[in-house]
Amino acid sequence: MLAVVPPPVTVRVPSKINLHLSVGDLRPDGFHDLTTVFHALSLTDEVTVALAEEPGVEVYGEGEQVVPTGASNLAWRAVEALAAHVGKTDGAANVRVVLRKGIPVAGGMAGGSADAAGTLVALAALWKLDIGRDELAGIAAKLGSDVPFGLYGGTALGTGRGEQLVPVLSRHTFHWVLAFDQRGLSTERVYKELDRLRETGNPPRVGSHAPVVEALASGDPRQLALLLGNDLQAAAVSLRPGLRRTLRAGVNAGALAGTVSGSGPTCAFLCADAESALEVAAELAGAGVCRTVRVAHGPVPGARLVGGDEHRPTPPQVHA
Ligand SMILES: C[C@](O)(CO)[C@H](O)COP(=O)(O)OP(=O)(O)OC[C@H]1O[C@@H](n2ccc(N)nc2=O)[C@H](O)[C@@H]1O
Ligand SMILES: Nc1ncnc2c1ncn2[C@@H]1O[C@H](COP(=O)(O)OP(=O)(O)OP(=O)(O)O)[C@@H](O)[C@H]1O
Repeated sequence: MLAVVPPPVTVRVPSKINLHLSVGDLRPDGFHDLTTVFHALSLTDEVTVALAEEPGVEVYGEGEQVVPTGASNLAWRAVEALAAHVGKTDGAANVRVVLRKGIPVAGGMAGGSADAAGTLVALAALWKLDIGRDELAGIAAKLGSDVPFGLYGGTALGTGRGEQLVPVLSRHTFHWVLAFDQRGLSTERVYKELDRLRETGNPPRVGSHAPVVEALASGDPRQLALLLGNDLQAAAVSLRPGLRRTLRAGVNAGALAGTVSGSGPTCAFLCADAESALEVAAELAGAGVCRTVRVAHGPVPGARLVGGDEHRPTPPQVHA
């Protein structure tokens, strides 16, 4: 009898920005305690997994030249982690992962984490596992602090090292412009720079996250714009001083406010509405302060299966 080969499975998974990121002290395990408000954006990666004779990872799109395709790829680490979790004795041996990346690499938007989260969901479907998102989140947290959020998406309060999540009510669709920088920044390096700045001075610290949660519930982008804050911004700007100019240019182009996304160097600009976002994107693209500009909206759901025949609209994109 012929064995039936299951069809490939594709999952779309969002990027994130941190609307609020409060970084606590360095912990003995090398991580920092965080209080953060994650917000999932419509800028996505797609992960396809299939059974194949030649296992491995293929990468297309953003950063295809620099993203590793071997065992260090976070998507591959997710394959191995899920195989170990469910006791698959043949492990990851016959899985091929194809990544179509829209999220900038080392951009502070959790691109690698998104691929890991997407791989967990796709592989659970390919292997027909009876495993819920909460169980996947346990595996995700071991792969990286940002990985669990990629499973849930939406808007969420993150604590611990960012892996403990509680959903936050968000009534409105917010419109964003994203400015990608020429090169990425290492997350570890940015946290170390913050430690250094705190040893030698007093970089700004964001206050409580409560007003951000209230602004999200109100749905007023102008209220939210006043409250965006990120403790890592000073460190990212210290390592990449040109980001000051990018942040200024976005606001001069008409954004309500701008912030460095996570560990940077991507800058995220909140706009009044979809139309304003397109105008800001066009003007920012002409300002010569970044490599590429994208528009996106949020919140959007976490890692989701993409139907084979689903129409896939291309989001409006503006290239610098
Ligand atoms: C900057 C953020 O994107 C904000 O959401 C995240 O904190 C980074 O999450 P991530 O990229 O998943 O980071 P991980 O892969 O878990 O850790 C990479 C490195 O970042 C630093 N790190 C990360 C998370 C955290 N809470 N404290 C840290 O100090 C550590 O040096 C760690 O070795
Ligand atoms: N699937 C992947 N996609 C992108 N980078 C990957 C992947 N797997 C491993 N990497 C490595 O991880 C590094 C960080 O990539 P990533 O795009 O996740 O950074 P990031 O978005 O800044 O992360 P975060 O916002 O979670 O801090 C890259 O420089 C790359 O070498």
